[in-house]
Amino acid sequence: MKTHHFLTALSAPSLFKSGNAWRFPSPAKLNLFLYINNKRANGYHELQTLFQFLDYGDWLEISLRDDDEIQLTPNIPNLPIEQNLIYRAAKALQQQTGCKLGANIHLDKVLPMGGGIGGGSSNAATTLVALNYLWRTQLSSDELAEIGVKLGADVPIFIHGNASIAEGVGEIFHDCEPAEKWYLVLKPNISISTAAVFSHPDLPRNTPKRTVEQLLNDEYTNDCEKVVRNSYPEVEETLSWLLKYAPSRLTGTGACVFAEFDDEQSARNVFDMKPEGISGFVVKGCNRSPLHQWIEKFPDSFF
Ligand SMILES: C[C@@](CO)(OP(=O)(O)O)[C@H](O)COP(=O)(O)OP(=O)(O)OC[C@H]1O[C@@H](n2ccc(N)nc2=O)[C@H](O)[C@@H]1O
Ligand SMILES: Nc1ncnc2c1ncn2[C@@H]1O[C@H](COP(=O)(O)OP(=O)(O)O)[C@@H](O)[C@H]1O
Repeated sequence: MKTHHFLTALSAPSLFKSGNAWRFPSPAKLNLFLYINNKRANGYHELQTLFQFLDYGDWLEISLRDDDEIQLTPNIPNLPIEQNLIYRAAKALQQQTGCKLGANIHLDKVLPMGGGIGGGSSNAATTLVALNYLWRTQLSSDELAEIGVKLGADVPIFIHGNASIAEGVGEIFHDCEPAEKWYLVLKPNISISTAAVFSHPDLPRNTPKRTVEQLLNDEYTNDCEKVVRNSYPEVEETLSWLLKYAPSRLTGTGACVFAEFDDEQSARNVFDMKPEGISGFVVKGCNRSPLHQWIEKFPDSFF
């Protein structure tokens, strides 16, 4: 059984290993809300954002090597291996720990890139967590997150593994338990650069900071949404269409948008009507990352 919905696979533990290769999920995330509180002197923006994981994503299949080579297959078009976050994460872990082992890594990719659902960051986090286990390098999850944050702002949340409100530039986490809704996620046919959105002159940058309790009880919105809707007609069209059926928002800096539902069937009914040429998937939110649910079933401890 091969599925990119991980929690179904969790009931078949034989999937932990296939031949010599260990298998690890690399889930997506949504930003259920995202507020920009401030712009720091170094150009980075201070955020308050609610991360929840999705029961959907890529698989990494990893086998060990006796030499220190990192092999990655298949090639992602237009992305040299040295720039792939999986390769960079593996190299950074070797460098940090002095480990002399290597790995052959196969990436089974389904998550759209540049979509605001964190695929690249999640791949990096899964690589760090999995190799730290397979190489027995024994770093703590905080030490892994320290390596991860240098690769991308969202890597630490995927190592942390609990739905959280992140603050600062994403380094402070407050665990929380938002409703685990069903989502229809749609990807308009464009890729959006995070840097381009953060440098847009019309972006609101001074939303007042709120307490965790206030944030969870107020309406959820995304401060990037207006600028992205105005700049990318594809996002505007897709979001306007979704809003006819359910409460819907942008995730991260886009391009993906999501609508929320109380049950799977309602999400599937709207999925079945989606405009042609727009890809998407129906998925459940998870407050515990599927990666962590997966490794908790392994016989020995990961961190
Ligand atoms: C804002 C989020 C929310 O999840 O957007 P998405 O990427 O998921 O859409 C992420 O934290 C993004 O993470 P990531 O995509 O890794 O961003 P980075 O590579 O660290 O930063 C890309 C660029 O965006 C800007 N940037 C990013 C994060 C931040 N808090 N303030 C910023 O100003 C900076 O100009 C930076 O050079
Ligand atoms: N393993 C990887 N998977 C996806 N993207 C990667 C990977 N390694 C590097 N990247 C680069 O990171 C960029 C952002 O990827 P991703 O995390 O999927 O999007 P986002 O941050 O918008 O959610 C991609 O456009 C790609 O250039």
